[in-house]
Amino acid sequence: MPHTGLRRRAPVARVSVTQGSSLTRTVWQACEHGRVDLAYERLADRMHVVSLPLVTRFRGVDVREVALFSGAAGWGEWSPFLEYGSEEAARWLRAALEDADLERPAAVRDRVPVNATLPAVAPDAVAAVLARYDGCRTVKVKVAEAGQVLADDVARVAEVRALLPDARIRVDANGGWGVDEAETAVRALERFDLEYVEQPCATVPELAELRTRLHRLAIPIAADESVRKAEDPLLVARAGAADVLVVKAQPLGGVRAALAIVAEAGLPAVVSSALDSSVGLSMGAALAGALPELPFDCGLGTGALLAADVAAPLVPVGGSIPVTRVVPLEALLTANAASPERIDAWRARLAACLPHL
Ligand SMILES: O=C(O)CCC(=O)c1ccccc1C(=O)O
Ligand SMILES: [Mg+2]
Repeated sequence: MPHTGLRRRAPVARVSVTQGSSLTRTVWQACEHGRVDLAYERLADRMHVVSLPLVTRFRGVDVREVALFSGAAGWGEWSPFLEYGSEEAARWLRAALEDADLERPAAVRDRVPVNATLPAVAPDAVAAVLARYDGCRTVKVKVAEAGQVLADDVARVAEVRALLPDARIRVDANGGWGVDEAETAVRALERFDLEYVEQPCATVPELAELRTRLHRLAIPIAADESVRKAEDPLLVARAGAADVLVVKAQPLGGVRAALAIVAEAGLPAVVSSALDSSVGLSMGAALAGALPELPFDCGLGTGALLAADVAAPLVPVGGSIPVTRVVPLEALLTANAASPERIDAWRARLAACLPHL
């Protein structure tokens, strides 16, 4: 694990934080002062819903539905997964409206190095997926997929290591392992030299227990769902249950909220996408661009998994993406427009989320 420099990092000290930082509140007060218009009719009018096919199945879907809002500052993406309820989806909506209506925080870099994201495909499909990520030196491999076994994960990671002997390899289990299973899996995958293991187990106590057990292996743990789906996104840091935070702008309620969480957590952060269109990826790039420190390649290369997009795709070139606004092309919004039934479904979703803002 030569790349992360995390071995010597002491476990995070207790950080005292209250739910919802003052920074987040300050930003969201912009709504109350009329800078973000929350009237349903006007929001529905400026919402464009598209349906973007994927090049390979990911998270159990072949098509990604995404809603986009135009606003005073640019375009914002609202793309909570279809199974999410209104309360959770409302946080994603906050992020979209903030990004559309308010200027983005100042960036300290103009490009963001990104990782290749490899879905849980068979070994013989690995090379073709990786070929879509130009110049990426880091690969995140999905593991612990439902319906697969550890041998599938080992074969997939082995194939990546064989193809890219110098790559940094991280794995993401999306909370799919219990503690014992995770320990067994990490020991089986360790020989491929892992940068870190992302969300190996579902809960914070499990992550903490695994972290203790993995200490001797010196493989860091990154928390993703324990940040973005948690009632308190800082709990995992306070509990000393992770070495790295994965932060996503939409689920955390926006770029500013995510910046505040990283600052308060005091852990290194990796910015990642939620399989966004290029508009959402540009919001992720704005977050990554504004972070004072960016020690890891970010999971913002997923534009390469889309077979269609709303603009010239924000895909990795030379292993990085630019920090820039993305403006959808009218022709692509039209060509990829969702069906009238699906647009109605997203309008209903919008109406259901507004009371939760
Ligand atoms: O982090 C990456 O490499 C890409 C983004 C990614 O993996 C992802 C995309 C959509 C939903 C969940 C996840 C995840 O990190 O678990
Ligand atoms: Mg993840």
